[in-house]
Amino acid sequence: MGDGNAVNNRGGATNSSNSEKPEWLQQYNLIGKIGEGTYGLVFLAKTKSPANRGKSIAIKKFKQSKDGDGVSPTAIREIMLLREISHENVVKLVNVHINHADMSLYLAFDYAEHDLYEIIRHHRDKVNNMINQYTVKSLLWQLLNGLNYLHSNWIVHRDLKPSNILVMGEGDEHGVVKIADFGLARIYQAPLKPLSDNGVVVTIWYRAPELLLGGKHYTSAVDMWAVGCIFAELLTLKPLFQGAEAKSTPNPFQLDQLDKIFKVLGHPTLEKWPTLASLPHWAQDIQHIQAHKYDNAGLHTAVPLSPKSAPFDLLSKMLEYDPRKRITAAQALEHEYFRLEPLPGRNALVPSQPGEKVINYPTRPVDTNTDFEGTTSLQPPPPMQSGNSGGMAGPHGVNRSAPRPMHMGMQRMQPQGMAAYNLSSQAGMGGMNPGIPMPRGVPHQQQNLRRKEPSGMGTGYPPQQKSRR
Ligand SMILES: Nc1ncnc2c1ncn2[C@@H]1O[C@H](COP(=O)(O)OP(=O)(O)OP(=O)(O)O)[C@@H](O)[C@H]1O
Repeated sequence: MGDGNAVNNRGGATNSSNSEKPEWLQQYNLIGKIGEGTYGLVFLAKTKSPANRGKSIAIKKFKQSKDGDGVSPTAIREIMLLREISHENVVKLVNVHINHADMSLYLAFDYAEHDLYEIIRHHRDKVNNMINQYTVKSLLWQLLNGLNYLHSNWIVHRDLKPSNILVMGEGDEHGVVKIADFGLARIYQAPLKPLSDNGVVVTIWYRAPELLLGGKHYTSAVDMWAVGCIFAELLTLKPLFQGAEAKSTPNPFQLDQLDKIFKVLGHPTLEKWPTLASLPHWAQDIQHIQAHKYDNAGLHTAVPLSPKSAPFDLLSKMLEYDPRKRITAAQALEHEYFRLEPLPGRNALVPSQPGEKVINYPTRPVDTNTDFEGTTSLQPPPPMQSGNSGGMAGPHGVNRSAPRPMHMGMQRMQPQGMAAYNLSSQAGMGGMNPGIPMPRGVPHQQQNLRRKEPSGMGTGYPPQQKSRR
């Protein structure tokens, strides 16, 4: 664990001088906090080692469980297995660190500048236009490609949602999708049981009906349901099934979420889904679930697709009620949709047509005043070491014109800096090969690049408070 697989046994991480930092942390420059999820905080750091100097890393710090029982040996075993996972469309776990002083766990991942939550939000709230067909198809293809790899390795994600689907920023991997947070749900018994209430809302919008009806088995089909919801959201920029979450008990029956699903897809029937009868809430909640009559509005009312089109066919197969009949990731990759123009490509973020405008997605806001303990200080961030900043004056390019509604220290990385950071990190990914679609079923190293990189990226938008991701 950590560099050289040594388990570090020193004190807690701080944002102060090097001598007080645990040894593993000294290999990074901590830049600031970039997010907060159910299980802890996510930080942006840069590596200091000469081989990878300035490479961006996302460090996820896991909270202690409420009983303070630290990281169990089972969790450690699971995490070590995740280090073996390697695929272009799955975010790389580069290091695992345990602070034995407080038994806190830190996972270091390759950093991705964007995620689908932000990309969708940008189209919906900022540029006010749809995501182009090529981008939707490329994002979906890569998501399925990564998921197919995870499922082939018996890893069910369990918590797929737009914020867990990352997209690389500028560099050799620009526009490449990376699935994040895989395998962690099992370790932490999520998504049904967050460790503690930190105000982050656990979304139920992507949860499969068999789980909502009380099913206990997480099969790969639950991920495919989530992919269907995400596919629809990419097409409409709105969550497909936006149920209000019940919070009365630790794991309450989410009736409203089911109601939202049934309103679009109609009532599930035993004829179409024979094992429905064995699901606890179907049997117990006859009054709410079985007695309510739903008119089958139809999926076509919720998405702008012709019911006879290939994307509609694929989407309906992902949103099949019976998990045993739901399309698998491997089958979805073979679907006709991906054989029709525009063909999916490796860089999902390039324009779909020659001459079409490049969309400059905002870079992640960075809260430079929060240290690894999650403590907010008002100290200015430490200066970046020379060579890391790509010519920027500050540590990560302060967007001075942007208001900061979220945290005093929230700042955005400037794109010209990111280009420099990415240079050293993406060796061996091959050169650009515009115009060649991604072949199906070949290892990622052999996949060709499809289009040219856009010529530049602009500045971002001010960060906004997010309660639901
Ligand atoms: N490798 C990474 N590179 C860049 N950003 C990341 C990385 N991993 C996670 N993030 C971002 O950090 C933020 C918090 O992520 P995290 O996974 O902790 O929570 P979440 O996905 O928002 O919610 P939950 O923990 O409930 O699944 C999100 O914006 C996410 O996109």
